[in-house]
Amino acid sequence: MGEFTVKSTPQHVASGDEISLRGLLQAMVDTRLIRAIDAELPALLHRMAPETRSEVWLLCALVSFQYGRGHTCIPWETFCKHADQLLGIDEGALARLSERQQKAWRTHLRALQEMSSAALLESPWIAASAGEQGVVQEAPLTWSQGRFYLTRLFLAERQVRAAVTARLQPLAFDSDVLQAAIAEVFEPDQVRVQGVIHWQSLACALAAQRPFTIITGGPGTGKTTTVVRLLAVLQRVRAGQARIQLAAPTGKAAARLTESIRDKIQELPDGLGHGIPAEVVTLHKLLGARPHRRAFLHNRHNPLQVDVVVVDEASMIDVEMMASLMDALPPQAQVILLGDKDQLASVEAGSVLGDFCAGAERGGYRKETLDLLLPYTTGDLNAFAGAGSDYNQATVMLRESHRFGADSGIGQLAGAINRGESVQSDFFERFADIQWFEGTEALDALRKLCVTGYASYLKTMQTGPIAQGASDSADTENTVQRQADIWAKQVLRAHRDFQVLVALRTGPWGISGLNETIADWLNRAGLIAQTHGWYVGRPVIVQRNNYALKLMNGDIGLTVRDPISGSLRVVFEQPDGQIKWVLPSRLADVETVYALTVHKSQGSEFTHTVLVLPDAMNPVLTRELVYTGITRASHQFTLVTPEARILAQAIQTRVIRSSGL
Ligand SMILES: Nc1ncnc2c1ncn2[C@@H]1O[C@H](COP(=O)(O)OP(=O)(O)OP(=O)(O)O)[C@@H](O)[C@H]1O
Repeated sequence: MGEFTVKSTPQHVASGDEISLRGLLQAMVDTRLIRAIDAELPALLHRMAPETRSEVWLLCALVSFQYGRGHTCIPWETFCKHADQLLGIDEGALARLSERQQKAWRTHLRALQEMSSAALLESPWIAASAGEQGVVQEAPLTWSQGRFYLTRLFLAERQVRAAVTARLQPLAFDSDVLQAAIAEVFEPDQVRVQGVIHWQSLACALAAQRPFTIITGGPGTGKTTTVVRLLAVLQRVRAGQARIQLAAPTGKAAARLTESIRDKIQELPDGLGHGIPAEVVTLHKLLGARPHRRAFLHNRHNPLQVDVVVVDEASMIDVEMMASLMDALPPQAQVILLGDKDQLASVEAGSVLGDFCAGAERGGYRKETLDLLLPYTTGDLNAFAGAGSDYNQATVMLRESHRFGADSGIGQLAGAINRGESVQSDFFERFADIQWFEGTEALDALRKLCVTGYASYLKTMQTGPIAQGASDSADTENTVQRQADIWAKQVLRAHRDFQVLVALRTGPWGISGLNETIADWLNRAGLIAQTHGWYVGRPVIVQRNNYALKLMNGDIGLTVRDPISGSLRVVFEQPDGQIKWVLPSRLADVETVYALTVHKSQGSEFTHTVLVLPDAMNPVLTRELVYTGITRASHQFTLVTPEARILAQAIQTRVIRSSGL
């Protein structure tokens, strides 16, 4: 907190044994209970508009703190009754403060809880929202529908709501034309089984008729398959004229989807792939992100030239990104979101897909939605009728996994965890594709897994490119580069065979500890020559968007010896499949990634995924985290837990994010 002169300080000043609020907030920053910005924000606002009530200072710090934890707002009633639970600052966490500081926290918190919202609204820092349309007063905090927001977040939520509401009216369609188009892309014997609801074709039917649709489903339920067929349907009913854009929140997800969409287009009946783009771009690229600028190039004043936008891996979209996307779309553009609602939400604030999909299992279809669906199924939709939210009317949930059948441990385990069932070791013994190492055997098992698992790409790397003949020198140069690219791609693909995922950043079972430990194991096994600095085989993850190099936060590259120059390079696969060769010295914000956080793994898939949970409970260990970790595995999943009980505790802990969507 910088030095400054204040006209007046909060009423609650240190006197005798008491601790001032500012002193307390600083102590909470020092003990990492809150972020420095949370304590600085009220001090900064005070300079611009003096506020003397300590309760408002605390409220401001806590709204900021909750934003940092992914919540868009503080629901006031819940806060007044269950602040500890809402904030996650319980007795255990408070133990980091001295007894006097803990007492001061309790006193300040109680004083805030006892304030009425009306009294808080007297502060120059807080404006009451003027509803869904009205102009928001220029105050840093907003009060709306019983919640306190940072105004920026309130505006983002309001914009998302407004854009979705504006897209609730169905589009006019000739149902015969739509039915014919759907029949063309789906195998008729699948869709028309009497009395069976074929959710994939219903998703197409709903999405073709609605300007805004959500298609959600677990791993392998056919989201990508469905969306490619849907796009073929849309082109059919729009005479091939629809301008379609495909996007994903991260570069990794965009790259993976580009690959699977290309395959799925090939599977379409002849001629139906026309007009479906094969490239998936990042949302940042779609919206026109610019270096050092918060605002995107595209917005309501400079909208995207599109008719249909599909965003996959939508669980990773935060509320501000969603608002920016909706702002950049022309009013008539159709929006289709795809994603698994049960996965972890974005690291940033909001859980847009989760909020949209609340109640999606039940369907909750009102009559007007049933009317849109019934012509397209012979199944009985009565069980899915109801009085669901507006979002429910725009949502179809795919319910059958085509990748993981009844004999798949990965599918069964993901389902059980999702339902909150307690899973014991005998569960793992029933299936060949899942295993669990726990307790004292955990560390040694992990070592063996890593040495075998990471040997795959490290050995592919050692073979080097395969030389093929070329006719002249220019041709030779191109051929050598092409061979190097093919080899780099093989190495990068082999790297996806195996990945260790962790929950935490710090500690021996977090990123920092395990990266060192695994490097040491691989070094001892003779697979890498050194464990620090740049060396052949070092996998790295980009930590911050690098617009100059066109590398995005979360991109993973591998350090190889460039077969042409003989020096070290880091290779990355771009979303369009091209290989980028980067000098290590140009990569400032990267970190070794033998262990990857589950958060950063979203949108990626690995043949064999190993999820390592730490030996003590931590607030980030949740059901959603475990589920997301398991569903990154395509063929083999291994759980490693030095403390078996942590799994059960994590499954019982849910991510609940406050939002007003
Ligand atoms: N109706 C279907 N009948 C048979 N196989 C299907 C059907 N739909 C999808 N599949 C197959 O199931 C597998 C998973 O499909 P897809 O990749 O579309 O699912 P997804 O939900 O996008 O998966 P994820 O997001 O987990 O990668 C693919 O091999 C696909 O060909």
